Amino acid sequence: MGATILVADDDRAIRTVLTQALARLGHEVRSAGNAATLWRWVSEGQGDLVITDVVMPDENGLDLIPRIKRTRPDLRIIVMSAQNTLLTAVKAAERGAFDYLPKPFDLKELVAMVQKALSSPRPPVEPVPLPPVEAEEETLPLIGRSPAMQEIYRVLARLMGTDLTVMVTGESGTGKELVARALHDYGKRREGPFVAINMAAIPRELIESELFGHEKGAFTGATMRSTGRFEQAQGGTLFLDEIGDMPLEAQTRLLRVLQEGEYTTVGGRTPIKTDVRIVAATHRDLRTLIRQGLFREDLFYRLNVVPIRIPPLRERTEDIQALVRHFFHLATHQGLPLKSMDNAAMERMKRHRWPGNVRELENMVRRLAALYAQEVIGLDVIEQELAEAAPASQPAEEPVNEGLGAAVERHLKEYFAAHKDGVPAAGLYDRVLREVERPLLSLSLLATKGNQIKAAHLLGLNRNTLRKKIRELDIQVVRGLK
Ligand SMILES: Nc1ncnc2c1ncn2[C@@H]1O[C@H](COP(=O)(O)OP(=O)(O)OP(=O)(O)O)[C@@H](O)[C@H]1O
Repeated sequence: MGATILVADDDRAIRTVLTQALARLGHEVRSAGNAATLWRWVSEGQGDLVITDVVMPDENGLDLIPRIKRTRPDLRIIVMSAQNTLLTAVKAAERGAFDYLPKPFDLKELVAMVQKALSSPRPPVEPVPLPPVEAEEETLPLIGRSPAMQEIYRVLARLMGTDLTVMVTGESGTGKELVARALHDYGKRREGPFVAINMAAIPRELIESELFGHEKGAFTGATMRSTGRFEQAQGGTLFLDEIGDMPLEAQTRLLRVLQEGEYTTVGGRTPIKTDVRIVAATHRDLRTLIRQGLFREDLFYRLNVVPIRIPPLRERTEDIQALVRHFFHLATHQGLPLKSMDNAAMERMKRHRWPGNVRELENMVRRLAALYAQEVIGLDVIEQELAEAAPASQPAEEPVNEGLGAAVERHLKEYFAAHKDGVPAAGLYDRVLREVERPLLSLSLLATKGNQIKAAHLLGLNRNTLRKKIRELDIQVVRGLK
């Protein structure tokens, strides 16, 4: 049976399109060009569903939502908006809108949303109201209104009232940490701590104690009990950055925490209950790491409950202008004069590949603000800056046709160099061999489709030795894998 749908939008074309599409589905549609008419219908008790625009001549649609919810708590509201920032999406969600649709939208998507709004059961209690977001437009946490970013805002807004685990993927500098922060700052744990830990920045052998803490004497050098990040993040959010770099032993431990909701410190026995929301991020392809036996598949599924992919900047060049304006504006907080960019310069910016993504752009705009006298930056300056920045901003390329020995040597040199006085922690021989053994065994197993007899033959190893190593290195064997 058809429902009555109330539509408010000051754009006649949108009203017509919606009316036709929804009427085709057998619904009755009443449409208005302003908020007052919509409000009159709602207060008269009409309609089974509301679809409203945000900016209307007489009132902001978002301001209408709480009033509608007070008089007709059951009435579902879909908000459409061309004012597509994270705050619009968040405000719509926290005021109780059923869903949020950035304009321009796909009719099919709208129709699906309407069907869902009309058919999904009403929750017995309304979602916990969140404290209102006070932030003003100038302090938006995330800049950019490209369709890709709007989709991200929509997902973020839906996640605000939840504790779901989120996995953010994207190239370096795309804003993964910023997304994690937004999830925390606008979510229900905003009063709690936000604790970040970068797996790539911590020596592998210390990660477990960093995460879970350790007892006095748990290992050489543990002279005092220390709290881990899980404990520090209690009641808040734990951001696990570069999760792809987490050693397998720590992965196993993390998986157990996620499954059981409690952990023990390194060297400790008493289980400690956790109450943290996990947001993980990586710029690496975890599925490839899984295939190589370097990332646990079961952990991946635990973490990947809600995946959010941030596209590289070169795939959303529409955002560049707003980002440039934003970073020029930020520079004024440091006492620098406000600058702008002419059209030719902006077009050139949009053609750049931005391998370092938003971080690269941010650094460049800062330099422009600080180093150049002219108020309006022109093409010549941009050409010069891009030419100078290019070699440094390219990610270090691996030499082509490098032999295995040379590659290992290069990695080891970097490893030694990364330590104070060029001396890494003791136990290096075994650690390095394990690093080499793991991909060797994984790839052999992959090549033999998980057949251990064939893999042992391929490697020239005794079958039992192979089995033992698979266990020791915690390599996952998937039979029949391609
Ligand atoms: N949409 C955005 N709006 C405003 N600033 C942004 C946006 N995206 C990224 N930035 C800025 O770019 C810089 C890099 O962002 P961030 O550290 O979140 O990236 P990341 O993906 O976590 O990087 P990495 O993988 O290297 O850790 C930060 O200074 C951040 O404030």
